[in-house]
Amino acid sequence: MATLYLASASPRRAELLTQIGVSFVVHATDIDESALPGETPECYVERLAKTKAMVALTEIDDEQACVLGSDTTVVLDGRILGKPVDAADARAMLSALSGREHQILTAVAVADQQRCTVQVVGTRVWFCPLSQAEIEAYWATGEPCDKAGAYGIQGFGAVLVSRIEGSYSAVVGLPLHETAALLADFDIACWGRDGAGL
Ligand SMILES: Cc1cn([C@H]2C[C@H](O)[C@@H](COP(=O)(O)OP(=O)(O)OP(=O)(O)O)O2)c(=O)[nH]c1=O
Repeated sequence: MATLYLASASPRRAELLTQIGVSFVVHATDIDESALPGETPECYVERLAKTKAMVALTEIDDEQACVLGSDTTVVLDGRILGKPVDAADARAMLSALSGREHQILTAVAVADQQRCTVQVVGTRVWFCPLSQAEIEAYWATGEPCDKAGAYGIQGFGAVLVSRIEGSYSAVVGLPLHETAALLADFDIACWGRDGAGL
């Protein structure tokens, strides 16, 4: 079986892959995550996931390598909310998300020397109304700074989320159902399965 490389510095993605029993080696990439002019959020996350996988593939000295790249972004009124650049940016994002529904888009790309397959998963998330004091208190936890949309549903941020529709694991960083199917197509097994699919 080929070695799977995870093209990600995100501890969440490593934890999620480990959760489903997939063995992998981390090979993080450093790419420019700016959106292109006029690029839709779907095209943006798909491009970033593919780029992370393809850049890692060119860096890894292993002909048999299989690489997984992923990207998660928050979309509000068609606008991409990435990771906050500072406290003011995080406060603005959390105020914009307060009391409203937004979408999480997570793309997963799996590639080897022959092909690259990518899937985008959308999840709807509803926030409860947040007061300025709650936003300040949440910022002070330190949790928002490295997360798209300035929150983490898997942490203290769970308190802010009143409802979700779709894939919880996709919000955290990797849609596990879809990821397992993509990996199976590349003969990468999870929890001891032989790669024959679900
Ligand atoms: C909305 C949300 C995002 N996030 C995280 C997932 C991603 O790690 C991050 C979005 O940034 P990404 O650019 O997708 O990922 P990353 O920079 O952490 O790692 P890499 O590019 O190396 O793969 O936000 C949460 O952990 N919980 C959440 O609820």
